[in-house]
Amino acid sequence: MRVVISIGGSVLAPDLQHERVNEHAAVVERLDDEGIDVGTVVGGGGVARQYIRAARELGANEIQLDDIGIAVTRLNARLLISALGDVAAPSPAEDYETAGAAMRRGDVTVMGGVVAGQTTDAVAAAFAEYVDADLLVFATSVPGVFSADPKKDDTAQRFDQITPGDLVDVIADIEMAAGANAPVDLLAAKLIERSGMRTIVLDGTDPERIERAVLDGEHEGTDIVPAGTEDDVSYWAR
Ligand SMILES: Nc1ncnc2c1ncn2[C@@H]1O[C@H](COP(=O)(O)OP(=O)(O)OP(=O)(O)O)[C@@H](O)[C@H]1O
Ligand SMILES: O=c1ccn([C@@H]2O[C@H](COP(=O)(O)O)[C@@H](O)[C@H]2O)c(=O)[nH]1
Repeated sequence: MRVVISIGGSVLAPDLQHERVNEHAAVVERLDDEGIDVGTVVGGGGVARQYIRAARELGANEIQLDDIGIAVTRLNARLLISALGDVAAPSPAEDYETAGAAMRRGDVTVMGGVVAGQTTDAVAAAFAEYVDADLLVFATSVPGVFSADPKKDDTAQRFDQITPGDLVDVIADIEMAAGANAPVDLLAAKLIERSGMRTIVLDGTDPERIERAVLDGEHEGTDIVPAGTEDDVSYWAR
């Protein structure tokens, strides 16, 4: 089984506590011990947003801000690599070919951002498509995809399941500026739509939830399922 896990910077290291990074690394190592090929993609979180905010005030444009964001995602990726030690490739892969080759060698791969104009959600979706992953997990700071931003709207409802097309409608109005907050970005949603890969968005603040979702298929987040497959037994058996 091949799994790609997108770990938001805000769930990996919200305040740069090494204990939390270690807990995420322990989950990745246990999945690796189970014989699962694991690829991880690490986001920038609050630290990236702080840098982006400061550089925006200093006059940097959006592409320059994205590049700053990418730099922070790669720093966070190095935190996870530090905790993973020998099971991980020694530096964050900067393209899918390098990451895929490391996965084929049996290393846990750790990526950050790759190119301006997107987020690490798109990196995770593209890498998952590149390696024909069986499962893509977005471990984020909210318990799934909601009808509106749950941090701003008390009436927002969580979707148990959503099609990629409906997901695009939900997130279409979220700004695309550097450092924007979205459970999954637009490009990632479109990549999930075209690949039809099995995808879960869940609250990753407790990393054991990621482990349960991968090993037992149990989670309380949102399944992103191709239209028409909601009740298709063969889809859910993959
Ligand atoms: N419809 C929605 N459903 C769920 N979350 C939403 C929605 N609209 C906006 N959000 C916001 O999306 C964000 C998703 O979490 P988060 O900011 O942790 O991003 P991430 O992709 O996990 O990566 P990182 O932490 O690295 O930025 C939350 O801040 C949440 O408030
Ligand atoms: O491929 C990428 C990845 C990231 N960025 C920029 O970095 C920030 C932080 O990444 P998150 O995944 O949101 O944590 C993102 O908002 C982009 O500005 C990028 O440009 N390209």
